[in-house]
This record gives sequence, C-alpha cells and structure tokens, in this order.
Amino acid sequence: MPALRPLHQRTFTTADASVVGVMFDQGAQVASWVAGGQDALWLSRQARFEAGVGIRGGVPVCLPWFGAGRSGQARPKHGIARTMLWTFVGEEERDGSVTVTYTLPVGAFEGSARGLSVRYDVTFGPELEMRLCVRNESEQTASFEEALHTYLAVDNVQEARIEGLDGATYVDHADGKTVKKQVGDVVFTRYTDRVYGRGGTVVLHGAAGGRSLEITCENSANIVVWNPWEGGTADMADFGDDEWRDMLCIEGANTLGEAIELAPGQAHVMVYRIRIL
Ligand SMILES: O=P(O)(O)OC[C@H]1O[C@H](O)[C@H](O)[C@@H](O)[C@@H]1O
Repeated sequence: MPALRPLHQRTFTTADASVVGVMFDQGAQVASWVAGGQDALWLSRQARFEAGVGIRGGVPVCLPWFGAGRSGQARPKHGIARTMLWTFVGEEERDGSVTVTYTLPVGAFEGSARGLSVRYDVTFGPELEMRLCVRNESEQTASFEEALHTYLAVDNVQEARIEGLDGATYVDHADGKTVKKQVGDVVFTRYTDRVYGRGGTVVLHGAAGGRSLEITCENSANIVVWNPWEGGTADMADFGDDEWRDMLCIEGANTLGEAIELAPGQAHVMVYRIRIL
C-alpha cells in the first residue's frame, strides 16, 4: 500500500491577527474561518486528511458536477475538483483582509468541461468571501455544475433556523424528490436534503456561539440545505455519530437544470459571502 501523503495546509492571518483562515491545497478547500473569536465553519472531528479523499467539513468545491451529476451516473460524487491538487497562486493583504488565490488549468476536467479553467479567490476578513470564476477557454460550448458546499457550525441544529426562503420552491431529496414550497423559516426536525430553486440572501440563526450569519449566494440558481440527522452518518467513517447536531450545510449551487453553459471565451462567477450580524 502506498504511504499516505500528508495534505498541505496553509494558515492566513490578518495583520491585526483578528481573523485566521485555513485552506488545503487539495480541493482548494477552506477548512476554517475564525472571525470575532469563533469559527463559523464546521469540520468533523473524524475528518480524514489524506490525498484523494474528500475532507468532511469547511467548504468543499463541487465541480464540474454536483452529486451524481445530470446523468445521475457521475463518480466520484460532487466532482473531481474537491480531491484535486489546485495551484496556489498567492495571497494579498488589503484593508484588513487576506485574499488567497488558487487555480486549475484547462484540461483539469474531461468531457463537456474539458475547455474550462478555474480561478478561486477566497477573502478572509471580518466577512468571508469565496469567488469561483470558471472560464471557457476552448472553441466549443462548455458546460458544468458547481457548488460551494459550505458546512456551518451551529450550537444545536434542532434550534437553528434559516430565514429568507419563505415561498421558495424546492426539490426534497429526503422525500423522493417531491417538489414542495417552503412555508416560513427552514427548521430542522429530521433528515434534510433540499435543492431550492433560487439563490440570494438568507440568514442563519443559531450559528455557533449564538450568532446570526447573513449568507449571500450570488449567481447561484440554487441553495442546497443539508443535515444528515441521527443515524444518517452511519456509513460515513469521517462523520462522528453525534456530530449531526453541530452542523448544517447551506450551499450556493448551479445544478441539474441550472447547469451552466458557457460560449467560447465566456466566464461565470459564483460568489458565496458570510457576514456576521
Ligand atoms: O458525503 P458527501 O459526498 O460529501 O455529500 C454530502 C451531501 O452533500 C449535499 O448536501 C447533498 O445534497 C447530499 O445529498 C449529500 O449527502
């Protein structure tokens, strides 16, 4: 068996040391963002840090497909970008924030995504901003799905709620993909796996440390909300049995019917922003 390579982790600190961010070169995955003395992101105690294995928590970048893709057959789940080694371009400090840039070159993906290049800018500051820019550098139309699969830390998922999706339509993946309409805030009482048909701004109440977080998903046709609930992580070795209480995912995405098509030379920028209220 080949020896496991340790993953390369980088820590970014603002000049006044009030904000600290952590990223892994594998997957260009944000693992932590501490601002105001509290990490807003959740990372499993049992997360594995091994080459080629997805890291459970933080912000996996799902690309060029989400879940099992439009065909329903794509593997690995959530695309290959989250376990690829991205190129670290550099970091720049400005106005009390640090912006970190990673890229993937043309040819990183195959099939209809072959002509795409990716630039990912993450700004760690009093706000967290993740900006995923996908460009078609080929002479043909290219297509892809994407998600910023953000794991958020909560004090107790049973007391958390998401405001701002009232009236939105969603596909309930926890109920045979039935199409439903959200009434009021999103609350958590069971296994939850929903793909909402809109992006925009929501507010998470009950985030870790009793905080409320304003979350903006720009250029995202979908917001995905997920919590596996009790027993739902039994087949996930990288997810502690009791950890479902401490997390929920609010993901900015363009998936299935909302997959992005890019003409030659065109780019698409999806932005995910968290502001502490
Ligand atoms: O276990 P993973 O491949 O990381 O996926 C974790 C979860 O991601 C998303 O939120 C999907 O909507 C869920 O269906 C999936 O279970």
